[in-house]
Amino acid sequence: MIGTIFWQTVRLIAYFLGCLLIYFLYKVVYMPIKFRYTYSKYKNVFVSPKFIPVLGDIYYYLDDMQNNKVFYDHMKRQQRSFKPNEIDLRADLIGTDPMIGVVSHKALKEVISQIPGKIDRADIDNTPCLRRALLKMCEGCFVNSPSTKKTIERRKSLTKILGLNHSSKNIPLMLKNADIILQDMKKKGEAKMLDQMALLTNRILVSVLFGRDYEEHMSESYEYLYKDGTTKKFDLCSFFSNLSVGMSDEAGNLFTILFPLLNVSNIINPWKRNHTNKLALYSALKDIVKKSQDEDSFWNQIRKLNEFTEDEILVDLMLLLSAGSETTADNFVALLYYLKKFPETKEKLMKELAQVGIVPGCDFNKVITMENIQACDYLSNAVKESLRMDSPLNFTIFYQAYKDTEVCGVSIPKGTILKQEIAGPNNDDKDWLDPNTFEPERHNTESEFFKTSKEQGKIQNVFSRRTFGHGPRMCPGMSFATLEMKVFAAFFLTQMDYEVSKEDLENDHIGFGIGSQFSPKFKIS
Ligand code: HEM
Repeated sequence: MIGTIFWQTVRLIAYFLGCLLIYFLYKVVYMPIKFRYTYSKYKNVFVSPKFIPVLGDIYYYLDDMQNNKVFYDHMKRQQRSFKPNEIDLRADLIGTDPMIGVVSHKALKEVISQIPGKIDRADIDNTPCLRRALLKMCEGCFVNSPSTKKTIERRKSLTKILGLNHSSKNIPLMLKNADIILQDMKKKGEAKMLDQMALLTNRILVSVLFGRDYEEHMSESYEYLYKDGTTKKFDLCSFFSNLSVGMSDEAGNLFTILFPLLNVSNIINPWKRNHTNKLALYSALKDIVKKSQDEDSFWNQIRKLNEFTEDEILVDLMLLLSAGSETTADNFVALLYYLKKFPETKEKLMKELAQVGIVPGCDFNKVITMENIQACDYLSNAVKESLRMDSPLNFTIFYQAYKDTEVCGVSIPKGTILKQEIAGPNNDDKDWLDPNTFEPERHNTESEFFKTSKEQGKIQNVFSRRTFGHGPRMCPGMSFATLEMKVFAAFFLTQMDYEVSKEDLENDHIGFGIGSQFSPKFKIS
């Protein structure tokens, strides 16, 4: 009897291990090889030369990091190696997940013309491998679903409030928070700039989304659950930052890549722990909006429409918080960095700011106004240039083919995941003259640099700039983010001095986009 049970158990374990092996070979070897083979038949599709099982093209990211280059540097290099009009798409393996990158302008045009008919935002709820990181932070929000009537309405209501007119009302709030962060950095004399700026953008967004009086209604601290089961208390914004990092780490976890269902089910750690922290954050925010008296908060403006449930509003605002904090913060750090690396551009910018009274030691609340900001063209072009050179995202949020289709003659079967490429095209030397040089004047059609670029056949068009994506699902936070960057630039450049390390300044392959391994420390005075 005991012998029979023993052998049955052994047989069951062997059967289970066999199934696991078959799944592993199918997912890690067969599918990726089939994907590469299918697309390498097309001349206009780039397939990376090396295939490393499990890692796929993550190999190139790791290789860049090992060589002290920002992890997405290879995307810029590869793009520059494409011959003109040669490559339309790229077949990438992110771990074991196959996806098609939209590279050429022609391909992007074709893809956009198919949204939402044949191609649309990926349905993340039904695509477990995509339910990762910040997309998981706001499960159920409109970004995770294709363009149904409801999705479009939810997006529209937010886009309206995020427009420039509404955003400009927030300049005093931006300045107030920037000053709090600056005073703190000055006291310490040194700052991990990415963290500080993420805290800043986060505080601003929590205020405008959930109520400018949020600090009055939040607890002193919230308990964050750590790996070893211990807890630590954080204020609301630091709690959010920790959770974002936790969720991003989770996205790179090998088991998330190989067994997406583990990630979806949240029954074991790290997913269970992050999920618990996420619920704590949601509950804190719900509590704040109940008590807030701020009638102008996004929460209240959307609630007044009476079209969405409180849960829908909450996850959509969580989406804005996740999408709008680190992106803007990272690119603002890139701007500060480039202005140090290319000091003549900083000088020009300071001169322009001085013309509207924005000078060191000025009464910034009086002079950093919408009118003055709008008068500064060079400032606007400097922001455009840092967004071009070091875009916070190296590709967009995922799209999916909902029907069998074709892009530039390449067959795209139903179910294929697509992404618009950003870092490559933004730095392509076929469109941009000297793409490694920080040159705000390239965005000024009247400038000598623009004329020289044109003479040399470097003609940028709308699709050369990919930072905010293109098409009906492009970033709705563009005006808000660029305004924030201009206000921060006017404020920090005139209210502080900063030094960047020589080593960072001399590294031509550094970058600060989301997930960058570089975390520069600035000396602040
Ligand atoms: C420099 C800052 C930012 C950059 C570079 C950026 C970039 C992007 C990109 C590339 C996408 C994907 C577009 C696509 O898939 O086609 C996106 C989507 C999105 N962004 Fe931003 N973003 C920034 C700031 C913001 C801010 C401040 C907010 C809001 C407060 C925001 C809200 C969103 C939302 C809601 C989506 C999803 C749109 C949809 O699916 O319909 N972003 N962003």
